[in-house]
Order: sequence, then C-alpha cells, then structure tokens
Amino acid sequence: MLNLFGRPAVLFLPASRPGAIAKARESAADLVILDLEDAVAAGDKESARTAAVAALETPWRCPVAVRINGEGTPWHAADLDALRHARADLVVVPRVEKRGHVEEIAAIGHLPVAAMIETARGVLAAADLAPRCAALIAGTNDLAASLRLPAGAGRGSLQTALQTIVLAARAADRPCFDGVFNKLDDADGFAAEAAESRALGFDGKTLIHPSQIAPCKAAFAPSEAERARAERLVAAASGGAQRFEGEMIERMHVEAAERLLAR
Ligand SMILES: CC(C)(COP(=O)(O)OP(=O)(O)OC[C@H]1O[C@@H](n2cnc3c(N)ncnc32)[C@H](O)[C@@H]1OP(=O)(O)O)[C@@H](O)C(=O)NCCC(=O)NCCSC(=O)C[C@H](O)C(=O)O
Ligand SMILES: [Mg+2]
Repeated sequence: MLNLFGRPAVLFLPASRPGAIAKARESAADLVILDLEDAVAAGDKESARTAAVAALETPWRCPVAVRINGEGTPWHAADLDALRHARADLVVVPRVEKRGHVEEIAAIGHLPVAAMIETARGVLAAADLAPRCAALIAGTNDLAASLRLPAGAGRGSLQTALQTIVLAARAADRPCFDGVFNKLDDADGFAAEAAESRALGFDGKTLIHPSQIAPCKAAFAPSEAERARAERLVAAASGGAQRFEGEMIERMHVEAAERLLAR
C-alpha cells in the first residue's frame, strides 16, 4: 500500500495546464494530484486526460495521483480506462459515498484509491470507506455546498464533518488530508488554517498553488519548542505516571513524543 503519512503538502493542478505541470514537477510538493475534474473545463476534458497520461510517462520526484471525474459524468469511464495502463501512483475519486464505488475503481485501475469526502453522505460513510482507501481527502468546497452552508459561513460549520473524517482515517490507520484554502493572496489566512488542520489531526492539506507548499510544510512540521520538549520528555520518562515540567505524563505521552521525534 502506498504510504502517504509524512507527506503534508498535496498539490492539485489542472492537467489541462502544461505550465502548471512543469511547475509542479519542479516543486517541493509531497504528492501531486493531476486534476481531470472540477479544475478542467468541459471542453478540455479529453486533452487534459491525454496530458495527464503523458505527464506520468516521465518520472517525478514525488508520488503522482490523478483525480478522475465522478461516477455519472460523461468522462468517468474514459478516465478509468486511461488509468488502466497509466503510471499513476494513486487515483483520487471525487464525492465518494459508498464502499462499493471504491472497490470497483480499485479493481479496474489496479491502483490505490484516495476517496474525497465531499458530501453529507460521504461524511456519514467515512468510517466504512477508510479501510478500503489509501487516504481520505476532505473536499471542503463541495462539502460546504452539500451542507447548504451560507457563503462565508467559515470552517466552524465544518468542524463535525472534518473531525468525522479524521476519526474515520485514524480508526483505519489511514492518512487524511484537509481541504483547500481558496484565498490565493492571503498568506496569514493560509497559515492559520493549516495550523488548524494540524490541530484537528490531519496529516496534511490539499493545496491549489505552489506558493502554499512551503507554508504548508512549515505548519505541519513540529516547532523547535515542540521538538525540544519531546526530547526532554523522552529523556525524563521513567515508566508510569510522573510529574514532568508541572504536568502529569504517562506512557501515551512518551509514545507521542517519540513519534514526533521520529518525524
Ligand atoms: C487558482 C489558479 C487558477 C490561479 O492561476 P493563475 O492566476 O494563473 O496563477 P499564477 O499566475 O499565480 O501562476 C503562476 C505560475 O504558477 C503556476 N501554477 C499556478 N497554480 C499552480 C498549481 N496548482 N500547480 C502548479 N503550478 C501552478 C502557473 O501555471 C504559472 O506558471 P506558468 O504557467 O509557467 O506561467 C491556479 O493556481 C490553479 O489552477 N490552481 C489549481 C486549481 C485546481 O487544481 N483545482 C482543483 C482542486 S481544488 C478542489 O477541487 C477542491 C475540492 O474538490 C473541494 O470540493 O473542495
Ligand atoms: Mg470537490
């Protein structure tokens, strides 16, 4: 199974944009998703598919996924067909709601599947989907639409959905990635949202522009203070419950510190 833990910066780009493919190839993204779905206009679907398959022919520095068009669209079958022999590492499936859908696609494409959770039904099915997937990805734009949130409602209204996705992923020991931040020129807003993604338990965030890669990696990397505290905690650990810098620590705190240091 493709291991996507420790790969926080997940860059989406329209497969219809050759310039973006070239930029992504040179970028420090941890996972690249060549999009055939919402980023690509209806008239460009065929050429985007051809471009994605061609882009997969030359090696990349990181794993590369293709997001196909959803079930029920005129492009779904041809996208799947193209992936049969393409050199993708992963197929990203939008608006997944049923376990059977993931199993069917995995069988056809012989590829690991990342399910996008983007509807109310998808959120409620997340625990059933996660064990069949290589990862879960929150599709927060579609999710806001599916939940009929008013424009500008903000992430507060998505908290239960986001936490359900994290719970489902953790229960199945799968990585999960938060949705995209749409405001391209709002660096502070991006940093705040990426910090929140990490605090919620996500393993990374999906991105829409190369300028978001470095801030995303910074947000998901443990800070120097966290690292130093983890080192002190591991060094001080004696087994059972004990006092450490004014707080009680037990086994799970030591394990968490060890995990942080391993990253
Ligand atoms: C949002 C954009 C359309 C903005 O494009 P543009 O205004 O052209 O950006 P820049 O002028 O800043 O571009 C400068 C160069 O950088 C390249 N670039 C831009 N974006 C990317 C990218 N994502 N990856 C790689 N390279 C990128 C441009 O090509 C320029 O280089 P050059 O061509 O040489 O001049 C654009 O950023 C964009 O298309 N972003 C990705 C959109 C996307 O993939 N959307 C789908 C995923 S989001 C989604 O669907 C969410 C989910 O489903 C949900 O429901 O929430
Ligand atoms: Mg979407």
